[in-house]
Order: sequence, then C-alpha cells, then structure tokens
Amino acid sequence: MEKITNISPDWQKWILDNLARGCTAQSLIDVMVEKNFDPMFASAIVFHFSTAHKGNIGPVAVAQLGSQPAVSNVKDKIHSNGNTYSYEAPRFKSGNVIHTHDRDIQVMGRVDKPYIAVLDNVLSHDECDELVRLSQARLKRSTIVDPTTGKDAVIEERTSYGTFFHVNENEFIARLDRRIAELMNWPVENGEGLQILNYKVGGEYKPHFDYFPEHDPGSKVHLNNGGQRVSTLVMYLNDVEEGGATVFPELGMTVGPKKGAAVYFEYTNSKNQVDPLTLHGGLPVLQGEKWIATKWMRQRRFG
Ligand SMILES: O=C(O)CCC(=O)C(=O)O
Ligand SMILES: [Fe+2]
Repeated sequence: MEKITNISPDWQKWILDNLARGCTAQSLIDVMVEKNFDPMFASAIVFHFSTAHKGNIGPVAVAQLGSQPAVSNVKDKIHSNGNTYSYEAPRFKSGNVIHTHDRDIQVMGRVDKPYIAVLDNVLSHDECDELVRLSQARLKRSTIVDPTTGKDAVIEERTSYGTFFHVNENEFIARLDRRIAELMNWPVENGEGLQILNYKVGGEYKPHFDYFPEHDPGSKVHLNNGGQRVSTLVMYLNDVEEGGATVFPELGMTVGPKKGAAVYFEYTNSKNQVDPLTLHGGLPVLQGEKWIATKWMRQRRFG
C-alpha cells in the first residue's frame, strides 16, 4: 500500500493536542508509521509541529512545510523547540580558511546549531568541468532508499539524474576524495563514493534528511555498512541561471549554487542522535541546469 505523505486537519490537530499533552515526538511518529504514514514524512511533520507548538505557530504555517520556512526566528526555535539532539563540538575546523593538501578553501558563512558551513573555492572550475564531463555518459535517474524495503526507488520527489564514482576510482577522483576528507575532517575510508547529480529545468530534491531514520525498516541494511551518515558536503559544479538553491526549511535559509562553492552540514553526534534541523532539499531549477557533487560521510569505514 502507498505510504501517506500528506497531512489532514484531523491529523494536524491530533499531533498538536498530543504534543500539548507532553507526548514525545517519537511516540507520535511511531503511531503515524503504524497508520501507514511514510516514516520520513512523519518525522519531518511531527518535528515541524513540535517547533510550531512551542513557538505558538498555528497549523496554517505548518501546512507550508517543504515549500517555505514557516518560522523565521531561528534562535527562538533552537532554544524552545522539541529538538532533543545534543550538540557537540563540530567536526568541522574553525578559521576563515581551511587548508588541505592541495587547496585553500574559504569559509564564507557558518551556522552553529545545526552546524552548517558555506564554502568557496572547494573545486577549481576545471575540476567542476571534468566531473561533469566524466559523468555525462553514465547519468541515470536518481533514486532514494525505500524506507520499507531499503532498496533503491525512483520517486517524484527526486527528479534528478546522477551517477557516482567509487572512492579513489582514479587519480583525479582520489585527489578530490582526499581534499574533501581533509575538509570534512573525517577519514577518506568513511566516505561514500562521490555522487554526481544533474537537475534540468523543474528538477528538484524535496526536503529530506541525509541520515537513515532508525525506525525505517529499510535503513537497517544501510546502517550495517559503515553505520549512520554523519555529515554531507554538497559541491556546486556550475552556476545556475535561476533557482536550484539548497534550502534548509527549518532554518529559513538557502544557499545559492555557485560553481566551485559548497555547503557542508553535520547531523549525527557521538551518542548516535540525529539532528532533524538539518532537513534540506534542492529547490527546483527555474532556468538553465544544475550540477552538484555530494559526499556523504559515515560513522565508520564504508564499503
Ligand atoms: O541539490 C541540492 O542542493 C541538495 C542535494 C542533496 O540534498 C543531496 O545530495 O543529499
Ligand atoms: Fe540531501
């Protein structure tokens, strides 16, 4: 049976009432999953309601999930929301410039909780072009991990084309894998292969978490190889004429795609908790096309 990915007024009221009674977000998610809600959707909506509930934001704002940030005061949300994630010292290094073995990378902006860094000069324009050139011939429709089966699935929420390179697949990729690992301050061996994505006009990736939700039956097989994902680096391989920004709906924040630049974020701590504030997506491309390279890091060696 198809999983439910929309929320009726009755369910909205049920969530708000139960949060007001002091029920935990997880207990509500569990009930919703049992009632055939998509687990990822249930997590996102309950988390969203828990922040809305504490901040006295009504159901109308919540209905905008995925399209527009419903709450603009990030500080208030962070101090008063239902997020139980405990923030630790970021893995990402401090400073205005991160030095790697072959390139200096500029830090253009940071957010603390969740930990996000906006970076420039991660890749040269030639490297961006080379990644696009190498990927052209091997592009396939992107998939997601089906929450129930754990298998790859094509869905409407992710309308991009992509391919991936094995870690250290060739000399060029190995140099990038090394630089990226130094930048993310995490071992090369813990990285998944570099994923290349191409979005055409209208192409988007609706808000999602990069971590594997523990309560999805389909997550198990992935968690067994390398453990949970801990951090993500999205690198922009071209300038996009219009649209295509990376959006963090819970924070009211977008990062515009710029050739060679990137956005980094982390969401799993040493206690195995994951941070729902890192909900993010790729907004639709309105003009031109968008190319990105994504690196996901795991808790342990991957592959
Ligand atoms: O397209 C984007 O900007 C976001 C991509 C993304 O979320 C991912 O690759 O996990
Ligand atoms: Fe993502």
